[in-house]
Amino acid sequence: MKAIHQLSTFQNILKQYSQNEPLHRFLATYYRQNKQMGSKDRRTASRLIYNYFRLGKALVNEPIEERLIVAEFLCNTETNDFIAHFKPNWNQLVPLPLKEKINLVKAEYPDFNLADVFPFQNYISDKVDQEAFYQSFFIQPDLFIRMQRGQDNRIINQLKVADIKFTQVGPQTLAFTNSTNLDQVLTDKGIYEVQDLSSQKACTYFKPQKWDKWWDCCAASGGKSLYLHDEEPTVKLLVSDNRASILENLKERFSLARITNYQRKVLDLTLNQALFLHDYEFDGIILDAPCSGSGTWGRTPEMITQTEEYKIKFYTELQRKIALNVVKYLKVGKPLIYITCSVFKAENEEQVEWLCKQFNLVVESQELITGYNYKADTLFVARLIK
Ligand SMILES: C[S@@+](CC[C@H](N)C(=O)[O-])C[C@H]1O[C@@H](n2cnc3c(N)ncnc32)[C@H](O)[C@@H]1O
Repeated sequence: MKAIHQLSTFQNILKQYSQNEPLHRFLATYYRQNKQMGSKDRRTASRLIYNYFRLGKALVNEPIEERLIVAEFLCNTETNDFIAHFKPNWNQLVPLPLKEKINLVKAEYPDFNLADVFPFQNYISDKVDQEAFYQSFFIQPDLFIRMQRGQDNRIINQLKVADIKFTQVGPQTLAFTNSTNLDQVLTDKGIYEVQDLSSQKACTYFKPQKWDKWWDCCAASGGKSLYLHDEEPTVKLLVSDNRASILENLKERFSLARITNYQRKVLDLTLNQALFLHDYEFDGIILDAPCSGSGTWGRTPEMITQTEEYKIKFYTELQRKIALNVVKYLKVGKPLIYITCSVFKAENEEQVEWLCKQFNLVVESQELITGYNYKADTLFVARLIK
């Protein structure tokens, strides 16, 4: 009975979700409007709908309910009521390694093709191990935090006292399962930041010098700038974005981290901003560009089916327009840090080629940070010298 009820809630959510907003936002509204759902019901409903989207475009010709059962089988590592009810012969097999489970699915559904999970094969960077990448969609990414320098012992002690499970994956970095709620345990918000492990790795390319002037030109809520400041607090920072609301979030995060000495400005960088920027010159520019986000779809699997191919071209053009209004403010001999959270070569390697030609930059280093091997996002970073 329970499983039938879970299925009908899932069907209801899928029917109501118009797919033009992030799934997590839709679910928050849905749960507010369906107060009769307890926390366990909400957890199950979220699991089912997220797992369903994790299947991407695999088995698109099968009925929704069958696809959901396949998704549940592939995405879970422990048996559950839902699979036990709808597919009892698979229930005991749920803990098997993913590769074996994929073979079992193929045996029952000959049309199952792992590559259909991610329908953009032709666009993927050559550096991506496609099989590992597709398989990673069935595994929920971890939650990562970056501990402010000097605060690691304090944070780790608080977590141990509260009996929260974590893995230390770097001197400043801890990993948690995605459902971990840190808010009630780590109450001093300024001493750590939620930041994906690959994003933290990308930040190691900054290498700022004391008293440098840096510009984080697409700063959003400041994830990269917070890292930069933690690494070199003497850096003079300009942060900008075209969204005023997101810069308000940045302001709050900076204030929690007790960073007050910086400049913040709303700038649309598809436009020439010489009026404001004419006398600026930077020792480093972070261009964490608006992009398809395809390296982060393990966290937002609804995007796999919602994204259309024309969007890739849209983003590459936007990235170029922004670069044209940014690179001129970089001092000669200094780095442009170009970052995307995309796995597409048009946004990454090909964009680096274009940037080098257009602005006479030299590639010091570039890397596709393949987070799918360690339950993290996949990001691209290049350090380009003017
Ligand atoms: C990938 S996000 C940046 C993430 C951020 N650096 C961080 O670490 O949290 C890209 C940002 O570019 C901004 N953006 C998009 N179009 C822009 C434009 N025309 N001018 C300036 N910023 C833009 C978006 O608002 C978004 O916040």
